[in-house]
Amino acid sequence: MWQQADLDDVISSAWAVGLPMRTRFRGVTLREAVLFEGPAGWGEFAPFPEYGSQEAAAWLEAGLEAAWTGLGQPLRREIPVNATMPAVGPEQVEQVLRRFGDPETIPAVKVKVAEPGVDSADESLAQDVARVREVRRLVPQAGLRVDANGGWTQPQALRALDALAEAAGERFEYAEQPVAGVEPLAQLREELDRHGVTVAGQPLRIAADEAVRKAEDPLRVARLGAADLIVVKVPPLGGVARALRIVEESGLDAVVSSALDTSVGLAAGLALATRLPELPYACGLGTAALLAEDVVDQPLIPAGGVLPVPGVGAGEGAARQVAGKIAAPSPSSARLKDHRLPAEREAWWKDRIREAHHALSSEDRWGPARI
Ligand SMILES: O=C(O)CCC(=O)C1=CC=C[C@@H](O)[C@@H]1C(=O)O
Ligand SMILES: [Mg+2]
Repeated sequence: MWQQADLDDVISSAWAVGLPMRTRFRGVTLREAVLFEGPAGWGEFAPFPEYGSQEAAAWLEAGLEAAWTGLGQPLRREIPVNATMPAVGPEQVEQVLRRFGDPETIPAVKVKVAEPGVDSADESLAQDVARVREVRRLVPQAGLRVDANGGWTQPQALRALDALAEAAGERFEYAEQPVAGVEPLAQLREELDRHGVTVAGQPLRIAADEAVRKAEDPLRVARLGAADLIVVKVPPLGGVARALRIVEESGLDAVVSSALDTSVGLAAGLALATRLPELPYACGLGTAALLAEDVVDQPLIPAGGVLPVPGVGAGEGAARQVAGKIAAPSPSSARLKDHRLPAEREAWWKDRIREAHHALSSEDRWGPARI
């Protein structure tokens, strides 16, 4: 529980770093994060700069869980991970794919679509289709998914998903947050059905991301039947334990995804993935491959389509048994120093921690109805 952590201890062990991205992703070119150490290991606090203190409080809760409570016991030793394709032109697709290991071993690719700032909806869709086609050409064995981050209107989503289902073919797994909100997702599912947008004869599956992680009530999606599956991210959901409960109560399939974390934060995502009873999809936890620098000497970059769960070894005797506790890798002090943010910016981050901590302490954040 986050109450075990003393705010002064958190602040005094905290390092604020800025890690350059290889490719711009969700508008980010320098990923900023705070790392701190507690009795159970290292934790991370990296809410995007535009988030307010209520939203940031969940991220702090997750970081404190990792550092003060620990990440728990594993069920699996390694996790299949998808490649994540930013909104790049087709000429860059191959180079990005290669960062996620041998392309032949990649189990799935998530392709960003509906990138903000493109001149027209027609132009945007043409670029998305070209990106998806190129991914399919290069990794025909991989599952494909698209993520629009709620960037389409209802009619745009219908049109785009029809075209993208055609471009992606039979291995199209799902569309993530095609429109914003919960009700609009539910409506879109009905519309897609009515218009017969299918994959291998089945209705195209819809995943909810922002509709879970930014919602007051993360279970509304499930209650309204707004999605076939949910994307779960440890930091915005307030930690591994809470994310596990949300998945269980939703009764839906879940895909664990990163929040563009450093390798320290990714360990918590791997903890969630290894603790889920079912893991029907490859997880979006390969994003250290999008960072040009990391805080640990051996970043969690996928190889052979999987990531190992850090700290977990083979059990003695039974070869298939997993043993040990999940442990985030420790940052190297040289890397923390190399990437440390200027003093003024670090002070800004420490203030954010204080504000997020205040938000955590001053509110009964997750009442029984909200988990
Ligand atoms: O799911 C993945 O493959 C990688 C993670 C990812 O796409 C995201 C991480 C962080 C911020 C988000 O904009 C984005 C997402 O929307 O899922
Ligand atoms: Mg998403």
